[in-house]
Amino acid sequence: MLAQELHAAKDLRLVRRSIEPPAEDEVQIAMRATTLCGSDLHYFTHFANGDFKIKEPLSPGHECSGVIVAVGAVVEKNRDLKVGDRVAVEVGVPCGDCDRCVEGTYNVCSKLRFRSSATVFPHYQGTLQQRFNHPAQWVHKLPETISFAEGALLEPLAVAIHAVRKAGAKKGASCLVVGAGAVGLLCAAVARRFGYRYIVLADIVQNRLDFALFHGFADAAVKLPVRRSRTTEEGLAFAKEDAETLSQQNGDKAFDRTFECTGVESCVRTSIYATRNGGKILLVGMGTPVQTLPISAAALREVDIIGVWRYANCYPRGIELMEHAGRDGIPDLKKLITHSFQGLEEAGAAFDMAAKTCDEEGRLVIKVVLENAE
Ligand SMILES: NC(=O)c1ccc[n+]([C@@H]2O[C@H](COP(=O)([O-])OP(=O)(O)OC[C@H]3O[C@@H](n4cnc5c(N)ncnc54)[C@H](O)[C@@H]3O)[C@@H](O)[C@H]2O)c1
Ligand SMILES: OC[C@H](O)C(O)[C@@H](O)CO
Repeated sequence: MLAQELHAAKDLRLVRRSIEPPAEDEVQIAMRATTLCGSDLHYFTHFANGDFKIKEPLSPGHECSGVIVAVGAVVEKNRDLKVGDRVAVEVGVPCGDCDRCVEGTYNVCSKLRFRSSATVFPHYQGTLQQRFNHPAQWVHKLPETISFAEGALLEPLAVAIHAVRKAGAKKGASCLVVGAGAVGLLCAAVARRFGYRYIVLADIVQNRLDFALFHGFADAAVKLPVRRSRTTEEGLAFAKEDAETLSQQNGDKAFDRTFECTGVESCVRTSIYATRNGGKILLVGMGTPVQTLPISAAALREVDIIGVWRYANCYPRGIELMEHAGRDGIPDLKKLITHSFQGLEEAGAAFDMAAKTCDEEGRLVIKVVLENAE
């Protein structure tokens, strides 16, 4: 079978691989759709994602759906999954034995293997393959009403659900979402579904904000200036100023919850100042690993800064949400898939598109999907 493999930065090769039949607790999946994520793009462009460097050829892709084409003996006996089922793939496979797995927070299992990520070695190959075997426990049946592309989008949606669950706000809360990329927009959509009253989005790119407002992802949008500070003091002053501008959109009040979805240091600073006393900040974005932050402006006002790492037990809720997208107060999530490429051989072109803010015709690029018929 065919697979896309990264051998160096921008050196993507279509290779042939052999595939074994699935083990007794596995299913074999024919990949139908993979949406590309910023981390895939980082690996494609730099052969690394922050501190994680690729050590051997790696197939990118971890936002994936497909069709079951073979099942292992135990799976066959249990009859939960069968050949022909359409499924979304939860691509992180935890150890199942450690304390974190037992308590259900398997997303922070230290032995978790995550497809397409160079965090573990040997790497766990990503989903830009015609077929792959995966533990049956970590696939989720898709209803007919959810397309393969939407099925792939369940992965970043799971991140957003996890973040909003951790935020634990009461109905009627206000929230700020910094960063109107796919993850920020999904956080806004989930926040809306979970009963937030007022959602403000911030970004430095106007057309992302226009898109968000047009499709009902937010109640208000603020274009932040691109800040270049020469000193920490100046950077903190900018952050206070930006926080004030943002609070003006919330009746001059700081926000109950802030979802930081850029990872950019200046945005984390702004998030601290923009969150009310006793509020919470969810750090979803992954940016510079070491940052200079006004920590006492958080601690002395009991603003909790909460880490968010992937998701645990979020796919079932994601499927429910996806089924209602476009109605019941949930924005139409499939609008996030702005560009589609057909066939594994188009992966390079798909990555080139994912690297752009707008395509040649000036249309916004948010999520790029690579679909594969066989
Ligand atoms: N914690 C997790 O488990 C997890 C999972 C998935 C993604 N992520 C991270 O979430 C972040 C968002 O992912 P995405 O796919 O939406 O990325 P993206 O690149 O599509 O979106 C980022 C957005 O932030 C905006 N932005 C950049 N600099 C800004 C600034 N200074 N001020 C305001 N806005 C700014 C960009 O214009 C863009 O719209 C990334 O850092 C990604 O690595 C984290
Ligand atoms: O949703 C999962 C994330 O996209 C990945 O963990 C990635 O961003 C980090 O390698």
